[in-house]
Amino acid sequence: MGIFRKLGWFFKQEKKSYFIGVLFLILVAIVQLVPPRLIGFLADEIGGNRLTVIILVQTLVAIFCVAILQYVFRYIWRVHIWGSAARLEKVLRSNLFKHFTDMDQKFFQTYRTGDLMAHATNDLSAIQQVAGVGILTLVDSLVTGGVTIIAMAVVIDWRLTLMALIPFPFLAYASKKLGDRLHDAFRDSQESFSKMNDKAQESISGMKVIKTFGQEKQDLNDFKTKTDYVVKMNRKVFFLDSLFDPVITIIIGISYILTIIVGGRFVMNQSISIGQLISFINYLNMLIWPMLALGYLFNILERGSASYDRVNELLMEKSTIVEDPFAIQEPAKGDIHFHVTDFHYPEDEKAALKQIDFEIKEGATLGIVGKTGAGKTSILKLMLREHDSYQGNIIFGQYPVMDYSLDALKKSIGYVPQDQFLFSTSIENNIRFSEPDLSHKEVVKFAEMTAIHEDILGFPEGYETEVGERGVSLSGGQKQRISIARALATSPELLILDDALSAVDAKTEEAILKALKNERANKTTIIAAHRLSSVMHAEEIIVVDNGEIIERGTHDTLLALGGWYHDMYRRQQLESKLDGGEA
Ligand SMILES: Nc1ncnc2c1ncn2[C@@H]1O[C@H](COP(=O)(O)OP(=O)(O)OP(=O)(O)O)[C@@H](O)[C@H]1O
Repeated sequence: MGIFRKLGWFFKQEKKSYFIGVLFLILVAIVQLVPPRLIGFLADEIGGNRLTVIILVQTLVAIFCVAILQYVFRYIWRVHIWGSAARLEKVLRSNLFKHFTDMDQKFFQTYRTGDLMAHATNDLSAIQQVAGVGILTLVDSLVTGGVTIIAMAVVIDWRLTLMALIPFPFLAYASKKLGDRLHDAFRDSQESFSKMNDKAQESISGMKVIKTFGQEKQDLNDFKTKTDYVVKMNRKVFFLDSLFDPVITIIIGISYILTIIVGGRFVMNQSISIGQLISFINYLNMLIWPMLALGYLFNILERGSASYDRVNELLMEKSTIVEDPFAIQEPAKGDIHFHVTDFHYPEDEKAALKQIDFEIKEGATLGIVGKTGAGKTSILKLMLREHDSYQGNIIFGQYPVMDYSLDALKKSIGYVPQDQFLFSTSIENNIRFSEPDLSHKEVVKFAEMTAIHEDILGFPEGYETEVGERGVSLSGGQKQRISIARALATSPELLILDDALSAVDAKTEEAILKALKNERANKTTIIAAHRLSSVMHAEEIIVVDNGEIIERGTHDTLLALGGWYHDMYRRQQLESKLDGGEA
């Protein structure tokens, strides 16, 4: 029953709908008591030889009218209760999705995609069941059950009623015991489902790699192990589930036996009429559903409660990136001062960055180079406020990045990550992703800047060509150029390219860099790259190694220094010559 308390906020919000729904459920419970009594009455009239055509017709008309009333009342409660339950699922789904969009990188590293999807589907529908079927079974078991029992006691005989109800306390006990076990079993089954979902998601995304390495069999076996476990866990749930019905049937069966023995005696000593016994047996029959509903109720509540706890656990996760309530709403603009003395990834003892200092004048370009794993992306992540837990400060324009609202900061920055992601929509929509009002002409302008325009015209439907499964398969270089066009479309004060030109050839790279320089004359750019030709035009280049800056300067001063940059530049030039390139 705790789940009703947990969902109290929602019932309060929907009190009108639930009031009407429950009221009509109660009316159905009362109205449906009439036909059994009328049937009992007819039986007595027949037994007493008093039945006339008029009495028969009147009784049948009354039964028909009651049936119509039940139909109307049922329609009303269904619209109100089912409607509210659907609204609960919508509210929870929106909250959960909003929460996902608010969460930081750590959250998405901790929880895997399949797991989050299982929460957003299975768990939410288990909670929705509480607000729909849960309320129905609660009212049915308490009200229909209660009203029927009262009718049995008042209209027929209270001693017979007491006798018939003797086995019922055992039902409550058995339901509680089974319910507890079901709660645990259901939680385990949901967890195993999450893991299987995760596996399916990962395998489908990584199918190319699986096939390339010939790991289909191993992957299939791994998937089979996970699905077997899901089946095992579900069998446990179904086993416990299936115990509910037999328990109820046995208890009702014992009730029937007691009724026939004791009721038969009452008829013989004329305490009740045969018609009353028939009505009583009908009422007892009507108690089966409320008792079954009681069983389902525990079941639904336990599942709902386990799912609510799982969803709540997610919702309780706090993002480590907290927005200042008085945050600056104006987009950031101006020089950048980056001074970070120490930065560790959460739960990582080793410092990812140490003593990183640089300044970028508004409109200038900074190049960041270094070995893989040196810390280039980490610097960019701090700039983007993906992590706040560093020592030092990063000032963009007049204020530290932490003082801006996240919206304002993100509006000022266009970011092209290493692993680009394009949505399954047209190329045009991908480019205008964060600027939906962009005209086609402007979209073309950004495509031209990133040297992808000609490629797009070559696709079957030009800019309207769908990307992904339902459309064209793009090459790595094409994806990179569309992603840069998407970032440029916001005309950001700061453009960050994280190894975003790695898959384009040297000539195209040069064309893009030239276009960027011309079009973004007064805007700032940070380019992190492995290929030094991407950064050689930058006003300043820093070489990062092991989280520290080991060299800095312009292309020429770094070459003159004769260190890592010099060696790498020579090597890359040689490689390029061997490949037949120019730079
Ligand atoms: N989310 C994370 N949690 C813990 N450690 C991380 C995380 N991301 C990166 N690291 C570690 O921080 C160090 C710097 O990584 P970073 O991605 O900044 O390097 P990089 O220079 O951008 O490398 P690459 O050129 O390969 O992209 C590496 O040792 C990496 O393992």
